[in-house]
Amino acid sequence: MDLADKSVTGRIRHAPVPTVYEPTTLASMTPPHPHHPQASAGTTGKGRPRTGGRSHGAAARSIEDHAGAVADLLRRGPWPEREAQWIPLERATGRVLARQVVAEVDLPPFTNSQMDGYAVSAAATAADAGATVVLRAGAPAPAGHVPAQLEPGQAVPVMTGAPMPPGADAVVPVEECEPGGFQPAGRPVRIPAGQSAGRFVRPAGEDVRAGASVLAEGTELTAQAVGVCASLGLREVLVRPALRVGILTTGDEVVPPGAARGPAQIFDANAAILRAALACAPVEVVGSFHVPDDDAALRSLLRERVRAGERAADLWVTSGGISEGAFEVVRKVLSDPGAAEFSEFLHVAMQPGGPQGLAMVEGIPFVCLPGNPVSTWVSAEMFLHPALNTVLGGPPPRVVIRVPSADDLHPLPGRTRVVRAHWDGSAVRRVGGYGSHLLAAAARANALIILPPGADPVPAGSEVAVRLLP
Ligand SMILES: Nc1nc2c(c(=O)[nH]1)N[C@H]1C(S)=C(S)[C@@H](COP(=O)(O)OP(=O)(O)OC[C@H]3O[C@@H](n4cnc5c(N)ncnc54)[C@H](O)[C@@H]3O)O[C@H]1N2
Ligand code: MOO
Repeated sequence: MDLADKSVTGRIRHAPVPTVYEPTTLASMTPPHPHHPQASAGTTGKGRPRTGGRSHGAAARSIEDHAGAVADLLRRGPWPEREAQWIPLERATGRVLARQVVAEVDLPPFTNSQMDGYAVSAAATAADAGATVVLRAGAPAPAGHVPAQLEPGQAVPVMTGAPMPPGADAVVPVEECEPGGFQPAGRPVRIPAGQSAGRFVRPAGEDVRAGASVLAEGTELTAQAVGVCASLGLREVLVRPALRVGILTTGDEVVPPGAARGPAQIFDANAAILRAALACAPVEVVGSFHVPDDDAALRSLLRERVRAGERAADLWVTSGGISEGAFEVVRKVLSDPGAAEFSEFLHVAMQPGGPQGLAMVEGIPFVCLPGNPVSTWVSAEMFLHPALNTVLGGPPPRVVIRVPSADDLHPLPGRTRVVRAHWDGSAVRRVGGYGSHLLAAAARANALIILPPGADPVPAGSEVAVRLLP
């Protein structure tokens, strides 16, 4: 690839994206090679990391501590200051209530039948002798209609969900009566004797009493929760603001899926991974961007987008460019106190996902994940997911179970291994190898085995902690 090709790489853009790289800017950047470490230092006019650079030799941070640090960073960003918003119920799934929901009506709103059957007065079915009593069918009471009064000696055909006829206090399923099937009005119906009052009757207010708090503030709006809001007649709910997220991928080698790909290039997996990983949370992805390994390009993106007013993100999630290479664009730029008021690039005692970074740029948090696709995904799962749960109130925490592993497992000294696995309800099996590039194998996983540090293999049959994925 020559320099002209490289300038094309520099214009990779993922939609939606503003114009970040002007060809003229690129042309002026290309000589000297922008990836040469010296050229890079020359471009910035500053040397290697000053603030928050890699803490070489420092002990690796624990997974829990780093998840906590991500949550703390989020809390210090603009999101907690954003106002709650009213949104239509049909767009509320996955959002989190900013205010409790108080019922204005009873649920059920009226006493109704739980079965298709005959509404009767239980007292009228008392019998001195015999197993049945004979009543006369009344006019049917369908759902959605106000029924007539139950007359003495009557059994009123009542449908599931129909209001109970006044005077009736029990429902006898039609299949328990004779003859089978509903009888025309006036015809005799044989009903099993001794019905108890309340049988198959759903009293008004049994589920919810008008005036009661039905859903607490902070409740994630699941299918059931939006269902109960709808049952209460609500068309809108007041929810916590969605977290506005900017996604940033990096690397000269990365091109968008389907774009022309050079012989040393790969398609971008991480933008898709991050977008999907965030989809379970009350998050709005406000832009997905890509920069090559070019400090000036990232600086220019930060200048244009971090304070982009209405379009600004509350959080940036980046992938790649943070480890020990010569062209680590994210680490180099964000380690500059002129670009970021806070940054730290460190190792977490976890594999995959060891290299990690955090930064604050003009008050906006940056969570910097490692570039290997499995590392990006596992990092999002282990750090972003819990932080979103802690700070935003959703998505719900993952379930962790302890079950025997079907395979031998190979821990690492000093680092927790996050092993891609498949849980079928009775056994957990490892899928694919341990490498952080093995994304196709990871796609078969529905669980992660959290394997603590260790020196010796863990034999099959040993109990392991398994984090279940949705
Ligand atoms: N000397 C050292 N080298 C490396 C270390 C280390 O500790 N010392 N750590 C390794 C580990 S572990 C990881 S993970 C990676 C993390 O590196 P970066 O975050 O700087 O990521 P890159 O170098 O930019 O990329 C790593 C890898 O991932 C591919 N990649 C990057 N972006 C994408 C994307 N959007 N879609 C698909 N694939 C992507 C990239 O081509 C590289 O293969 O560092 C190790 N090295
Ligand atoms: O820690 Mo890296 O994330 O193994 O690939």
